[in-house]
Amino acid sequence: MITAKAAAKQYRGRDNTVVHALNPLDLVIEPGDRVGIIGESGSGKSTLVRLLLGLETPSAGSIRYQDGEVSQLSGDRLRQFRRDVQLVGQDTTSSFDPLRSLRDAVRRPALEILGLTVAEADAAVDEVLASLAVDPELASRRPSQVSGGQRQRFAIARALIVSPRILICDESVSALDVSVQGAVLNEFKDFAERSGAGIVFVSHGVPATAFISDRLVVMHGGDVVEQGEVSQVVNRPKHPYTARLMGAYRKLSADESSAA
Ligand SMILES: Nc1ncnc2c1ncn2[C@@H]1O[C@H](COP(=O)(O)OP(=O)(O)OP(=O)(O)O)[C@@H](O)[C@H]1O
Repeated sequence: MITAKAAAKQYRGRDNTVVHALNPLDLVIEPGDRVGIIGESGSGKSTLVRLLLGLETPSAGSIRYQDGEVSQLSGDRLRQFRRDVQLVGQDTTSSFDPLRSLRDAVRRPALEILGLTVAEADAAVDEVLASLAVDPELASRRPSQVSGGQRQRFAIARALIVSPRILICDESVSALDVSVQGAVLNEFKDFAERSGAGIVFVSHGVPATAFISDRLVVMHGGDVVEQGEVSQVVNRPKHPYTARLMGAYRKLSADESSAA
């Protein structure tokens, strides 16, 4: 459904040097896939997300949605893309209008993308909030009047209300405390299982990414250094960078279980 073919992105650095943020990458994402993209800060993950969403144009290669180039979509096909592919980012505070209610934020895509009436959109808001076990009373508040975890659930509701076929989660649990992280990860999983949607889960954290994904793509310095099934990448990494990343993760897991 989304196909990256030799997609690459370069930026001009401060002193006019070329920054190779993403080296040519091939990736196919279908509904039902659960793909984890993992790598340390600066490895190119956010660049890839921006390309997948059509927010930036690749410097080389292509990113296609069905048979059209994502960054060139317009009209009905762009509307369909926005319905099919939704993002839950990390910084939910800045993605909400501080002066409007959370209900208003969740309702908006139902009005603008699905073309529902206000009454229909309100019913859809109530339904999606119930599916995420969110107290509907919170919806009348402004974004600053709820906790970070509650705000993140509204960001998820805003993405899920259009029933996307692919959900892109970019560091979407990283800012939450560990107990809330677990609940939100389960909500992503439930949604994918219920709807058959695909998830692209982008993070620098191994545990959350391994928990939610079937397939891992490991990035380092703008390159995909390894990809494969989660158990293979975690337990039998081939690339030295992956081995270091997974070694640190396994040590942490072992320390946690011996401390418990
Ligand atoms: N607009 C830009 N102009 C110049 N360089 C950029 C730009 N955006 C990203 N870069 C550079 O491209 C590289 C990859 O950045 P990117 O944000 O994709 O990494 P990341 O893995 O998402 O990191 P993080 O986890 O910290 O967000 C970095 O070296 C970054 O400094």
